[in-house]
Amino acid sequence: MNYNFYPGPSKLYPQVAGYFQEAIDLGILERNHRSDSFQELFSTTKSLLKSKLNIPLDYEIVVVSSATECWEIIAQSFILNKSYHFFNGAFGEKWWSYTQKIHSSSEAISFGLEENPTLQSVDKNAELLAFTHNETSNGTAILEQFQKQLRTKFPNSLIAYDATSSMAGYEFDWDLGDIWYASVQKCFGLPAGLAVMVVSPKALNQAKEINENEHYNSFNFIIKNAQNNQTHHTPNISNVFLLNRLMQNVENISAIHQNLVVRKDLFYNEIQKIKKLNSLVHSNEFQSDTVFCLKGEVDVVQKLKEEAEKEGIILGNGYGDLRDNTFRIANFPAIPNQHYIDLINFLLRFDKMN
Ligand SMILES: O=C(O)C(=O)[C@H](O)COP(=O)(O)O
Ligand SMILES: N[C@@H](CCC(=O)O)C(=O)O
Repeated sequence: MNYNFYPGPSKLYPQVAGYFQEAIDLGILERNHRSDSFQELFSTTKSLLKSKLNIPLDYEIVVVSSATECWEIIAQSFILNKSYHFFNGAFGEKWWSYTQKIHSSSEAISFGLEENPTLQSVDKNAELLAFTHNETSNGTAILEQFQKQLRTKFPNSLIAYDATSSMAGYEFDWDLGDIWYASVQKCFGLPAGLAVMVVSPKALNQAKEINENEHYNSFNFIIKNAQNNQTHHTPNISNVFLLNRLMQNVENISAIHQNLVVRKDLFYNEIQKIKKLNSLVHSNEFQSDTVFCLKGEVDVVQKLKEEAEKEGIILGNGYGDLRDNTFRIANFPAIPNQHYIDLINFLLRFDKMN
């Protein structure tokens, strides 16, 4: 059997092959992206996303090519002078460092793996506060309780969440953020090459006021196209189609998230029995529901990955500074429940035999 727990690109939903064939049969992949057929496809895809992910009706949805592009779009179009970036891992830090190339005074505020970000030094009228909702590199997530406090404390600021490895897995309270984005090769269980950006009316206004129009992907240009159910460049039509069919067929996000939490609890309970591995993050509340990060001696992690590969199990490598002494396991919706039971059994076996 093939098991894939890599946190991106990750396991595809098994229906993807059929959806792809359907796209070819319908001829949509050969149609111009300003045609009625594409506009209809994009419009229904946005409605389906809103209904399955419980996105507020007054939020806008645009599609771009990747989460990395979203870092650039936000820096270009939503920030006039400076933003504040809070991070405890590699992807949050990268977002800050790309932003800094455009706005050199943007600030970085790092925090520990098992703590909430610190807000003391932040200007109460900050333009934009940037958080990585789910840090794929270390398997931590921002607490919803913290998100609520943040919204109350900074009523005038835009709040942006990198939800690359949590959107379509977590049930969000969308009102707690103004810009949320993700690429589809994670919890959406689709091939890479498309990102979804969800934007509040407040963020739309801020982009309008800043009025940045210097780039092909200036947000004001993107949104003008999206409001006509078009895109600013020729989009990844196949991925838009796959997203459409997927959203027609998946359960509501509330049920999807609940199942991921059940799997997470089962996983961490069983992992406690393993002597050679520990969770990188100990406190359940800071552990991500969608990416698990386990730690061990470098040689143990290496051997484990080799043994796993022999059994047809792909584990996620550690990322950045954590590359050698950790590995990651995606808890994404497209992966069947049975695969976690098989994975746990493999890990218990490995622990006994080594
Ligand atoms: O987890 C993450 O975050 C990532 O893997 C990347 O930032 C994904 O971004 P794109 O490759 O879609 O730009
Ligand atoms: N997109 C990631 C890889 C995904 C991951 O390992 O989390 C990168 O830039 O390297």
